[in-house]
Formats: sequence, structure tokens, C-alpha cells
Amino acid sequence: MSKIIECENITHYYGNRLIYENLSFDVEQGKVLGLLGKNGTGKTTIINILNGYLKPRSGVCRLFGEEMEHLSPLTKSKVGLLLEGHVQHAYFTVSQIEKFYSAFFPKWKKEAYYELLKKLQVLPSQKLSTMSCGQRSQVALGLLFAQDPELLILDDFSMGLDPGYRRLFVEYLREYASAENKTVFLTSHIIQDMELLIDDCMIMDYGRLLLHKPVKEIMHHFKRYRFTRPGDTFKLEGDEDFWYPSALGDKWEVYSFLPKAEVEQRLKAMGVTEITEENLSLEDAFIGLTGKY
Ligand SMILES: Nc1ncnc2c1ncn2[C@@H]1O[C@H](COP(=O)(O)OP(=O)(O)OP(=O)(O)O)[C@@H](O)[C@H]1O
Repeated sequence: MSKIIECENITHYYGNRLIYENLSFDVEQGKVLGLLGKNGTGKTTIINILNGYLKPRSGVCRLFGEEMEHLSPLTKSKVGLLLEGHVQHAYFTVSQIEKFYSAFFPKWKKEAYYELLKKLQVLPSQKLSTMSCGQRSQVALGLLFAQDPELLILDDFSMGLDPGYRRLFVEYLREYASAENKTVFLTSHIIQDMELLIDDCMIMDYGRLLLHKPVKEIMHHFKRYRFTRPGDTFKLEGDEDFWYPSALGDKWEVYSFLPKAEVEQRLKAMGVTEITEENLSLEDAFIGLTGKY
């Protein structure tokens, strides 16, 4: 399977402030990868490195096997990019912007644009400057699909979209990635959308990559355990086996990748009697992996 994105030992600072050190990851063709992380962990910074706006302090990034600094025009035309803030050409109308963009992309699919936009309550003659934020997001997404890229990089794609359009877009993206073996790299804080869409999940923590795994593996192995404190002196510190233990009164909860039997054995050795295991949504798993604050 070919690697569409390769990042090796990326280190980036803003001034003296380290964002990450020796970050390495690959994305294989046909995969939908979701980049998650709390505010300010460096997601947009990664996107900006992948789209060539930022040069990391050190390390190498390749798209389609070509180094970022030497991307050929053909490779650039295979990448569809959605940045935070969306379409900038606000003086265009809905139809003018479609004509403008079509000139840059050899495989332009006008129908894909109008198919998405026919759900939108605006006329082709309406100016982008008079549209709502969510409507402008829809135009930006329509333009991306018309471009028919091999790799889609989407920063906060759900910004401003209503739940119905978000769901529609998630379905379109899923279909697009699986039917045509396209690759998608995206961020969003709406993790319910991610859960329906992504194959693999990369979670950033401050200064480092916390985890990079298939979503199925996280959902299958990462669980929450609840129990009642066995006595006033009971204490449980977080470590690589027990993530973010926390208590509300005498009710405790902790997250773990360990098999249930092992969690039970270890908690019972500390005096705990009844333990409840819970399956998690991806959002709960994210909170279990990164903490609530
Ligand atoms: N141009 C810049 N100069 C200095 N610091 C910056 C710059 N851009 C971002 N930062 C800082 O780098 C850190 C990472 O920012 P980034 O925008 O990559 O985070 P993010 O994970 O995308 O956040 P969010 O989820 O809030 O969008 C933040 O602390 C931010 O304040």
C-alpha cells in the first residue's frame, strides 16, 4: 500500500515555544485519518506544514513521495485543501467562483459542486459576501469535491455547518474515500462526526503525539471502569495502565486499555469489590485519553 503522507521527525517551534519534537507519522492511500487534540496542541500547525505554508524547524514531510519544498504542479493539483476560514473571494457569486476555480484543476467536476449546492437555499447569482458562515462553508466544500483531489486535507471542516449538512457531508466524504480509494486527513472538534468517518485516529497532546491507532482498536480495547471507593484511605494514581482516575464523592472512574480481567484483578487487590465496565463513544474515549481539562 502506498504512503500518501509521510512525516519524519518534525520539530516545530514558534519563537522559543516548542510545539512538537520528532513527530513522525504516515498516512496510507485510501485511509481517512482524524487528527484530534485539545485547543492549542498544534493541529492547525500540522495542517499548515502539510500544505506548505509553514516550514518546520527540522524534519521532512512528503506528499505522494515528493518533499514539500519541491512539490510538482501535478502533485499540487492532486491535493484539496480546506483551511480554517474557508473561501476568501467574497466578491464572487456562487456561479462565478465555480468558473474561477475550474481553470486550475484538470479533473474539475462541475456537477459535484452543483449537486452539493442544490441543497443550499441560495441562488447561483448570490454573492458569497452576503451568505451566512455555514453557507460559505458549504460552497468551500462543494469546490473541494469538484476538484476531485486524491488527497483531501480539511481543517475544522464542520465549522458553521448545521447538523443535517454535517451528516450529509460526512456521508459524502465516507463514500468518496472508500469508493475511489482517496485519502483524507482532517481535524474537527465534533468527535461524533469523526466517529462515523475516520479509520485511524491521531491524538495530539501538548508537545507530543499521544497516540496513533485505528479507531476500531481504540473502541474495542479502551474502556471505562466505575467502582465505589473501598475505604477512606483509597488512592489510585494515573499511569500508563490506568488513565485519568477521578472521583466524585466515593464513586471512582478510570480508563484503561488493559483486558477487563486484569483491571479487575488489580483493583480487587486494592480492596475494590464491584467493578462496572463501560464501552465508550469516541468522544468519551478522547476525554479518557486526554483528561477533562
Ligand atoms: N503564528 C504563530 N505564532 C506564535 N504562536 C503560534 C502561531 N500559530 C499558533 N501558535 C501557537 O501554537 C500553538 C498551536 O496552535 P495551533 O493553531 O496549531 O493549535 P490547534 O491544535 O489547531 O488549536 P485549536 O484546536 O484551538 O484550533 C498554540 O498555543 C498557538 O497559540
